[in-house]
Amino acid sequence: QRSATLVDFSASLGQLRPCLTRPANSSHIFYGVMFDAGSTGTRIHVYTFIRKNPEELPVLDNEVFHSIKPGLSAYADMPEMGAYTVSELLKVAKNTVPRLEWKRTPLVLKATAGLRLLPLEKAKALLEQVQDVFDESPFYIPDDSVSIMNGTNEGILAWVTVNFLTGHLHSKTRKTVGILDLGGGSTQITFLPKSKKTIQNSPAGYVARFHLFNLTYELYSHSYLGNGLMTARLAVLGALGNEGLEWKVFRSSCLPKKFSDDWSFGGHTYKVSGMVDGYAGYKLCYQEMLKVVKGVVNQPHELKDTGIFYAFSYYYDRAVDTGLIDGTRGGTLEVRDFKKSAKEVCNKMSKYRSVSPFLCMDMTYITCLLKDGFGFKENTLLQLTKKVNNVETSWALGATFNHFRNLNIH
Ligand SMILES: Nc1ccn([C@@H]2O[C@H](COP(=O)(O)OP(=O)(O)O)[C@@H](O)[C@H]2O)c(=O)n1
Repeated sequence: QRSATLVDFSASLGQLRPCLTRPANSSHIFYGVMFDAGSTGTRIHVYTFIRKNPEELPVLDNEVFHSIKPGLSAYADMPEMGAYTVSELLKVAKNTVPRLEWKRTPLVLKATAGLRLLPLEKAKALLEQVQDVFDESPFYIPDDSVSIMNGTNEGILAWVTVNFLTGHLHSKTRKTVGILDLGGGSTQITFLPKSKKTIQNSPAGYVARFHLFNLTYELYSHSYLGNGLMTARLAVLGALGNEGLEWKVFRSSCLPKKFSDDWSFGGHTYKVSGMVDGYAGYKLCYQEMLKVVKGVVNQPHELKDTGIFYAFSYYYDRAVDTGLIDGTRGGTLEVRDFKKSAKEVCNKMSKYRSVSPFLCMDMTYITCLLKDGFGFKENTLLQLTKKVNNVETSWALGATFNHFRNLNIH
């Protein structure tokens, strides 16, 4: 049975367009606040919208963005401290939204892979503490304002954000772009298939139906929990599920041979090291990575002719770290550029060690995920993007739309 995730944006996004100019007259301005509680950090997005007149739908004017590290899951055993980090970020909202608007400005937090991976009671305790912070704040707290988002919606809402910001949702052509999001704990792929075969051959739950302007889009969308960049590090080191084995050293040929250190993720610390008496390098590392990806990641029937994919989050960060793209402007790459760069970094580990001892591991994982995971061709174009019109490419904007109109996700 295929899932029918239904996101009904009927008519509501029509005139929500990115807009860079301030209104000249006394147009009505209103705000939305979305927290992204990710596995590696917590972020706040404060969006300013303008409604020109009551009949018209609003335009997006501006975003204020702030982030802190580590994420909520690092506070699994001290939930009040986790909630404190949220209350610190809340100051950004108070400084951005005028006091008179506080009580009608919705405050929402959605947690992703970090909390999905925690034992349920620990995740619940964190969310309850955050709920208390929200309840004590002067903002408008909708029902279900603090929650763990499901992975499919994470992918769909990032797709909505990117296609909205790039103007694809407004054009009649139905041309859209796919998205690739690589977080710390999970990774998402979402695109609009051209061929019916892709839909028919998709595993159960990989197709999401979604309405927009009375049109139905059937998206291919999946979130792989445990295949984020940080959890992939754990998996390749054999440390996934071995949390708390403090005496054990986890080794991989993806790390510099003489490297040895403590590494923390999700509230646990691991001893990690290279193969002191063994070998390191791209080929061996890639072989290790195949075990993390093969049989786990589905290859959609069609990825050959789907047009361009927008890639962000860790895809972007690592492309910057290796000099593939400029840190502020981003750029267009081919899948093979990641492979070339991974080879260079892995075969000259000492040269890149100062950037990060994990750079070979990360670049090889990205290459392996794209090629042997999703099955992209070497010449598929990836648009590496952090911001479009000064707005973050993330699911957060798509998720904020939900709170202004009757955009129900079932
Ligand atoms: N608005 C955002 C959100 C995340 N990110 C990046 O996304 C990566 C990690 O995502 P995450 O911690 O939310 O991971 P998940 O919990 O989604 O797996 C980091 O590289 C962040 O810097 C970003 O660049 N901009």
